[in-house]
Amino acid sequence: MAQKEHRILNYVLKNAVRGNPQSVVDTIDQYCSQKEWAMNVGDEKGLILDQIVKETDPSVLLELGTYCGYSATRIARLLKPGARLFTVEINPIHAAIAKQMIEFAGVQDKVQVLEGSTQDILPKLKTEYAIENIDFVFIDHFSESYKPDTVLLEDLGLLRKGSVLVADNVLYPGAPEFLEYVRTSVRYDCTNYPAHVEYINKPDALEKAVFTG
Ligand SMILES: C[S@@+](CC[C@H](N)C(=O)[O-])C[C@H]1O[C@@H](n2cnc3c(N)ncnc32)[C@H](O)[C@@H]1O
Ligand SMILES: [Mg+2]
Repeated sequence: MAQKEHRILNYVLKNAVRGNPQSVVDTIDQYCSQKEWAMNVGDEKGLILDQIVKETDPSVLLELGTYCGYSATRIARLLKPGARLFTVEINPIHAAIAKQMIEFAGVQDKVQVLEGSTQDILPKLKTEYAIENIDFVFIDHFSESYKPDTVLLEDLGLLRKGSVLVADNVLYPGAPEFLEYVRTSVRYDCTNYPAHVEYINKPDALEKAVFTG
């Protein structure tokens, strides 16, 4: 039997409008709120994410944790011409689903799925993908990796003054080491955005951390 991620993709292929990223986002939200819960950032936190992306007006974006491509599609629909989102996914099944989702949504020219672990992929961003530095990072993979991957981005020289990091799930399941790190560091200005876990009424939050150089 196909796994949940296949059922999400099939539901989108059947019910969403090809080439319309908003329709893809709405259809995933509909499926995951009514039929099967899934770990997309979701509609409520998604609106906050949208707002921060719009304020940042980024050209080069990085996402840690693609899953089915929900947030990648969500972010891509807001990007200006020429802007590029690189999204890293360790699970080959998730990466394959996300590629089909992104293609169906029609945002494949803006989004590149990089298959592998963040620890392996991040050191290749400058050399293999010609990325100088990153304007916006959405951190949404594995909460224990949030802090080490943030430090890795700094060490690799991928952040510049004003780079915006947004971390999901800082309350649930929680990312205490990451929060402690960015909130006590003089190198970040932090803002917390209270919300709820995707599709359920349980408190969660996004944390924005702006790198000050
Ligand atoms: C919460 S889901 C991402 C949800 C997605 N951002 C969205 O809102 O649509 C987390 C994903 O991160 C992936 N992941 C976990 N650890 C990772 C790592 N170290 N490197 C790359 N991907 C990872 C998991 O396989 C999973 O698909
Ligand atoms: Mg999340």
